[in-house]
Amino acid sequence: MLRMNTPLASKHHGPTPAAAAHALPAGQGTLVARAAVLALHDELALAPKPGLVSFADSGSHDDMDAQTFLRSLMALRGYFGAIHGLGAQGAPFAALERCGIAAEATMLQATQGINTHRGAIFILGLLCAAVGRVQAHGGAATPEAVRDALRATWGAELAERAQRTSQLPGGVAARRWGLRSASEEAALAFPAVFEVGLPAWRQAQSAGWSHQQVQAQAFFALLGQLDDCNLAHRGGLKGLHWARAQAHGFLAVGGAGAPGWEASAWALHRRFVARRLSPGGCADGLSALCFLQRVGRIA
Ligand SMILES: CC(C)(COP(=O)(O)OP(=O)(O)OC[C@H]1O[C@@H](n2cnc3c(N)ncnc32)[C@H](O[C@H]2O[C@H](COP(=O)(O)OP(=O)(O)OP(=O)(O)O)[C@@H](O)[C@H]2O)[C@@H]1O)[C@@H](O)C(=O)NCCC(=O)NCCS
Ligand SMILES: Nc1ncnc2[nH]cnc12
Repeated sequence: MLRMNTPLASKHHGPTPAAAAHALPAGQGTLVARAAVLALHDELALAPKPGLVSFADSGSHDDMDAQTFLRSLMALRGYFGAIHGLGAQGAPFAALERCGIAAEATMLQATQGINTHRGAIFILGLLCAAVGRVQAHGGAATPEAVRDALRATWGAELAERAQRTSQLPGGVAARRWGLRSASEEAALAFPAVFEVGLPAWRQAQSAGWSHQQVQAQAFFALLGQLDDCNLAHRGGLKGLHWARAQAHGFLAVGGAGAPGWEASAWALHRRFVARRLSPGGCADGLSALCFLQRVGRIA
């Protein structure tokens, strides 16, 4: 069941690590890690995607391209398997965080210091852990079950973490303009992903749209709503509001279901690049949706 913006509240709980680990079928972690890596690839491959890197071009970025992202996502495979295992054991958030910090170091080594996937390490890492938790209890990893497990297992710790003062660019931008930071999104169990992106994805899918259209529609829905701190970091509040207005305009005339939508989205891409705007938080939200879709197919 989806709840509107309910803060995560319950305390860390669950079976003992050993008992939960036994409940997981062999190879489950490998499948989930593969789903996470493929989801990062899905996100990279989607084009047009305003301001962002794809195989077509580097968008608003002059320090990275699709090859940088490929190196990064390949390097993260071990991380996703490891955090899934920790999740299955019901490990405390501090253990997940250590695993995430090590993954950031792995990413930076693979990209020679470029931040490709810091946000994705956080959101996809938490989702892998939540999937592990669901599977350890013998459940199916539906989006609703994954969200509930995230809330129930690490809710209180994520809410506590969101109180810390971040010195990273996104956290600084969130504080300066009163936006909801990545950490706050996590403390609410990612409402933009589950309450905005997921319904848009499902609606487009039921309408029989192509996979590219479904992904693009979900991406633009996120762009219209998420407090994307990368947009604010680069373009201030004005940049964030401008980007949102472009998304609303695109969706109002039929979104990715309208005739000629691709040409409109490419035109928007060029306008984002001219302003050097990059919605990195929305890119991470799209990866999360691609992951949920892929992981839902694993028995
Ligand atoms: C837990 C963190 C994610 C906390 O992040 P914080 O908010 O403190 O600051 P940032 O790391 O700067 O920003 C968060 C990243 O999350 C994405 N994001 C932005 N807005 C949101 C949002 N509202 N909700 C969810 N996610 C959001 C975004 O990531 C993507 O963009 C990055 C690329 O940006 P780019 O502009 O190219 O690169 P920069 O070098 O940052 O700037 P330029 O100079 O080039 O302009 C890319 O990473 C995408 O994934 C935000 O970047 C986490 O970062 C954190 O706390 N890390 C510390 C270590 C840790 O604890 N890690 C383990 C956690 S389990
Ligand atoms: N494709 C992409 N381009 C730029 N920043 C990103 N952050 C995550 N994915 C991204």
